[in-house]
Amino acid sequence: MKRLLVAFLVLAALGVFAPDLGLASFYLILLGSVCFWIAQATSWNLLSGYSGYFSFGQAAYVGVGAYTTAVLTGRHGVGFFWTVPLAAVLCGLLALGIGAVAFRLGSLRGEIFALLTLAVPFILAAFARINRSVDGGQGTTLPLPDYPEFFGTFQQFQYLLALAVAAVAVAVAFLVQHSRAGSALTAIHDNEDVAEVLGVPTFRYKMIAIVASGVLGGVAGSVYALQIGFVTVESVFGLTIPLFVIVMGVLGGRSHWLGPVVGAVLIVTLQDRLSSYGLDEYNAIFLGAILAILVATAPAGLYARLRARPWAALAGFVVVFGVLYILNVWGETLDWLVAGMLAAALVAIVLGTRRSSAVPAAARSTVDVVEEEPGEPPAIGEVLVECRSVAKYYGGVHALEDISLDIRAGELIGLVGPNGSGKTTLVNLLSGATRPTKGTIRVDGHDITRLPPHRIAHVGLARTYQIPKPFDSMTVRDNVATAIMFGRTPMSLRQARPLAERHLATVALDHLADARPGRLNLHQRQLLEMARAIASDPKVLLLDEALAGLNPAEVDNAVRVVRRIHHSGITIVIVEHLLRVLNQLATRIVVLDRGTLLADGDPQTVMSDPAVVRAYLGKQAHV
Ligand SMILES: Nc1ncnc2c1ncn2[C@@H]1O[C@H](COP(=O)(O)OP(=O)(O)OP(=O)(O)O)[C@@H](O)[C@H]1O
Repeated sequence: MKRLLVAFLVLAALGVFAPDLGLASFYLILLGSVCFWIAQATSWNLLSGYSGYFSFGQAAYVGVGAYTTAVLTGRHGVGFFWTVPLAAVLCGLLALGIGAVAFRLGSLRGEIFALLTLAVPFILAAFARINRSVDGGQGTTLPLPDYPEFFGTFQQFQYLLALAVAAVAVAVAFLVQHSRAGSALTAIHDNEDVAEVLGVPTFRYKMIAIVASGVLGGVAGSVYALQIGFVTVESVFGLTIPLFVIVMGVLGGRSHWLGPVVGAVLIVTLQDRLSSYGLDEYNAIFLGAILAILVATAPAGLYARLRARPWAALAGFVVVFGVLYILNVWGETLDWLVAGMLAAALVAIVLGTRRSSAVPAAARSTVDVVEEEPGEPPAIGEVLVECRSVAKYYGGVHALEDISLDIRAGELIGLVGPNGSGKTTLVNLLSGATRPTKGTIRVDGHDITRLPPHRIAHVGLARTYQIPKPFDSMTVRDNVATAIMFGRTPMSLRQARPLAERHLATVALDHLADARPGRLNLHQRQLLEMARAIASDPKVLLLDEALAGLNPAEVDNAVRVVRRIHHSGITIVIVEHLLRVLNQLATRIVVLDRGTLLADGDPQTVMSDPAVVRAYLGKQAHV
């Protein structure tokens, strides 16, 4: 943050002392344009980069912001500075509306969300064209605003204003990335359903991101109106704006607050140079080619590559800029700067590619043996989970029918049944992934039947998935830390990280804390699922086929881990087909068959029940 402040002060000084430094007003206009695009790309990235909700609607905020300022100053004589907060409020409300529609309906994700956001600027543009009280499509000229004299010339004033907006946008992106909101949005980006089940209130964080994005986009749009002087529907609601911010965000890198800044600086300056050589019509070809190359070679974006190889990139810049400067046979200073930046980008990409391919894969076949620990299972206590007449229908399919079941504190229940008998459906109902068609579910006295998954997590219920679903862009440690942060005792990432180590040690994954989940084998990924689930401090843990696909040594290891977790006092329900596992672990067995409860009792009695043998054990079980 300090470095950000220093950079801002240096750039502001450049604007204030531009005449003394002999900086031509052309440079101030260019820098103002760079600042506008930094603000827009950063605003877009707050939602789309961090959370993965790809928006094509950035022009809506630019348009509403620009038109608010243009119409009020140009037609109603309102002072410019009054229009900026109004633009912020209007765009904040617009974002609130889009978010409320898109995020309340969980299905509006991916391309459906993108299409919705694409439609919004079209509607607003049509409204501006039709409505004479806006400008009826004629365009609106802005008067020169009154501004304090110490800002100097109008170009200096414009630049300093654009710089201030860009600095605020970048500061907001920095603060979001380094707060709980940043972790929440990254988790949503990687897997929203898992984030919700781990206690992340996903709706709230998406709303925060979209409103922040709207407000910043609108304020920058308002300042943009002043920069262009004449606002038309085409100039502010056009497709160029979303396309440019997307290219800038993707090119620079969407997961870091500086990514869009890198993308905006490179693209705006490159575009300016192409225009200066009369190559405007080749703009799209150059930008498209650069984007295609970068997406193929550096999908995480340019900033990540520059960060990995800062000195080599700097050397590339200095060599190219220096040679062009000394030879002085082509172009001018700005050309040499842009050539230097392209060289730095190229060096970072080429060297970064080599380095990433040299990273050794994690040992994929080893089992990190978990020691058997002496300990006692917890005493069986009060009823923790009560299911009453629970049913779940998918159209005509009765996945579950009239299930009434109590789970007591301290139990380790084996949930078994043939394929399609409703085991996963029951786990989904308990964790809130789906809602029952009929019946009620209570956990620790709370009715959770209609609660969203993150509230169920806070009541004390955690789950794992049959196919592990780690947050791929986070380290193993941060996967677990995220669950702690949004668990029953909220805390910051800094506080959660040391605690995550303890849970990783429980599942013998602590030595892989810094690795990315992509480097783990299946067994390790399943252990990570368990570590992440217990990190949310559950009273009840649901393990959905947590041992599926493991070899015998890995199964034995996983059994020891499950026992450890149980002995720590957590009640467990484990969906499992392996009878030898259930024999070792379960205190009670519940059998489902075609969505109904077939048997429920101690393992010996249930497994010798003729109905169970007929329906399940004789056909399905493995030993
Ligand atoms: N989202 C869904 N839409 C429609 N039908 C579903 C859905 N989810 C589950 N079902 C149906 O509900 C029934 C129970 O499925 P469920 O996955 O709960 O069984 P299961 O016992 O977990 O099976 P398996 O052991 O194969 O995982 C099946 O007939 C399945 O096809």
